[in-house]
Amino acid sequence: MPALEPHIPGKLRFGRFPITDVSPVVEGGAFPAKAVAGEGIAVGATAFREGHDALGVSAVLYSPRGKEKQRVRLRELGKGLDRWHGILTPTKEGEWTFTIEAWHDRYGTWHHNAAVKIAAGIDVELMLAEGAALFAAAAEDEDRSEADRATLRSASYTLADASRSVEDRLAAGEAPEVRAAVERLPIRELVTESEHFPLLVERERAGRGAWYEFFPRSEGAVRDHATGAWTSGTLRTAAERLPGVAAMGFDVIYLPPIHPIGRAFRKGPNNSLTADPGDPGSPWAIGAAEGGHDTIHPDLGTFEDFEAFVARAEELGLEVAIDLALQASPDHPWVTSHPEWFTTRVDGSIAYAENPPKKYQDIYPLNFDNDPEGLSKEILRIVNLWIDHGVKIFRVDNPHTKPVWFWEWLIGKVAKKNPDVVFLAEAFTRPAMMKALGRAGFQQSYTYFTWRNTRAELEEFFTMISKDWAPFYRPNLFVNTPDILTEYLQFGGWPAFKIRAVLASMASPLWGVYAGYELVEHVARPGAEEYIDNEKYEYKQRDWAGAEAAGRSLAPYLTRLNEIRRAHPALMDLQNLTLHSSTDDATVVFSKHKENADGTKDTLIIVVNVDPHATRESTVTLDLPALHLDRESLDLEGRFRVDDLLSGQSWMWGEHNYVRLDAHAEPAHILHVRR
Ligand SMILES: O=P(O)(O)O[C@H]1O[C@H](CO)[C@@H](O[C@H]2O[C@H](CO)[C@@H](O)[C@H](O)[C@H]2O)[C@H](O)[C@H]1O
Repeated sequence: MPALEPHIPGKLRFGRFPITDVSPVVEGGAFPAKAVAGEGIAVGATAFREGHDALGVSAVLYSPRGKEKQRVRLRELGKGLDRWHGILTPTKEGEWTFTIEAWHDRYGTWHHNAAVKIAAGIDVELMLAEGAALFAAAAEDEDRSEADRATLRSASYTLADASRSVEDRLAAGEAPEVRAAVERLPIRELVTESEHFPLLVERERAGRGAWYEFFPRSEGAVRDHATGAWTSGTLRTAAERLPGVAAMGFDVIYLPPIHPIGRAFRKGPNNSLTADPGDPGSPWAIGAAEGGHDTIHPDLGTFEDFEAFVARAEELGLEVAIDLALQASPDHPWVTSHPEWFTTRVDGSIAYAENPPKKYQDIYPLNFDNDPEGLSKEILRIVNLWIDHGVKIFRVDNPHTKPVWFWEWLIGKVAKKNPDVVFLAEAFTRPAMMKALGRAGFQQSYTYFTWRNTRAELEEFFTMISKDWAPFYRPNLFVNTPDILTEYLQFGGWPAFKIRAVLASMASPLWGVYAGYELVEHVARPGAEEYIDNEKYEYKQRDWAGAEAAGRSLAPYLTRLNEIRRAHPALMDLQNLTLHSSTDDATVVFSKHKENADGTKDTLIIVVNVDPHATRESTVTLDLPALHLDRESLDLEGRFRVDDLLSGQSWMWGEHNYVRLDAHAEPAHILHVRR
């Protein structure tokens, strides 16, 4: 890299050229922007200069050891906007940084002036001589390849050769090989460098993966038909379901809490406040005489069984995520050993937890203000204990009901020893809190996706997750959870389940499903947005294989979506989503594009009819530059071939395309651009 030229010293904030509004920069660099290895990160800056000379702008990526690893020339978003944009791709985990450089683009300035003046017959010899001198000096630069130096030297000779025509001489300075050489290593002066901005590169599963949630106690649970009594499934029987989950292409198996469940105020079926003796209770009501967060429910098994479960999952390519629900049933050992960790009212009682309008009568919330140190230490102990038993992913229940400083502390502390541990924030709350949790270090977050159903809502949501919030917030698009069965799913039938799965799995590198989705379970408890006979309060037996054999399962569809994700790197990045337009207000169109390290391109166009009740027709208009089409892929009319990865059909597409999607047949196209 050429030495940076000094500018006027002193306490001035502006360098030789102003560089402002750099992104991704989180809170002025107080928190790092997020990435995973191999992910394309959108970089932007506003940079400009006085006068009319040309400005070049680059982004430079530095490895955790401070070595320059990538230098990308940024492109101006629109003439005169002074806003520059490009993509940086860090290659491995660690604490990277990047800078923006703005510099006088000497070739750009010369070329612009030479073209205009020579055409007008002004300063002709002078401009050619200046070009010759510029290329002669650039050819001396030992950072260039021998071939580029020879190209520039030859251009210099031709520009200086008065025996040739003026047109030939100017053409030598504009030749494609000359442009390519100065593109590879621009002729720069007055380089201004921004400060270094932090970019935290985390492991793959921090930002990419398909999640599957199930209740281990249900898998292998048996009901005695004579007495109606249930025998719980165990971690051993639950492990038998893992091959089926892995076969659908999921990467993470998430278990709701597996700890002993309190008996006091235990909830019964359908969230009722009374439980019969055989009712297992909500797994989130953690803690009983058998133990608390550091104990496994005796019905499920032992730590040995847990480790066997983790090992089996690993064999199948699945990673186990467990729940970190920081609350206690009234029977939790903490309630007697550490009453100061709870808020006691004047009458000595402790108020149950709430997440308005929801009431959790079977648990006490923790109070982090009475003994912050003691409580934090205990929670760190618990997290470390599970890490020691092979857990590297925690789904954190209701993090927004605990102070944000605590999460910043806990996640930072865990990362020091175990930088590969991932925390998913289950926070459905006000945006300020959700953003703060992302900044505090949560690698992933649940989102409002389940409630974004119309085209307008989805377009706004996709822009938010892939652009506005992307530097600090990784969205995990769950299509359902034990708590969330939206009206859209309740009343949209099979098409609705397909539509939501396509949207989630294609728009975000992280998506998730709660068991039963593949069986299109859609009946809600009257007046609630939750499943009837919810698995949170009872055992559930499902006949996965029977449903599939009878064609009553969406498992093959989910499997196909996960297969497509794995085969297409473009789907594994978050920030590369572009919205396109359509004439129908229920047809959503977006594309994802990625240029791989080997220069190959992967581009998908996803078209979804989000009206689960109808057939929709529209004309889709594509933003062609976002597809990065190569000349060789276009026919004489500028059209290109797309292959539908769902139906197997293939069509020639162009800027405007007719689309008809019958929600009951197939509500989506997932089109791969053939190169
Ligand atoms: O409050 P959220 O909607 O974010 O839901 C999460 O936290 C809840 C409390 O942990 C949890 O609720 C379930 O467990 C409670 C405690 O046992 C019980 O009172 C609730 O009825 C039950 O839904 C919810 O599942 C979790 O996702």
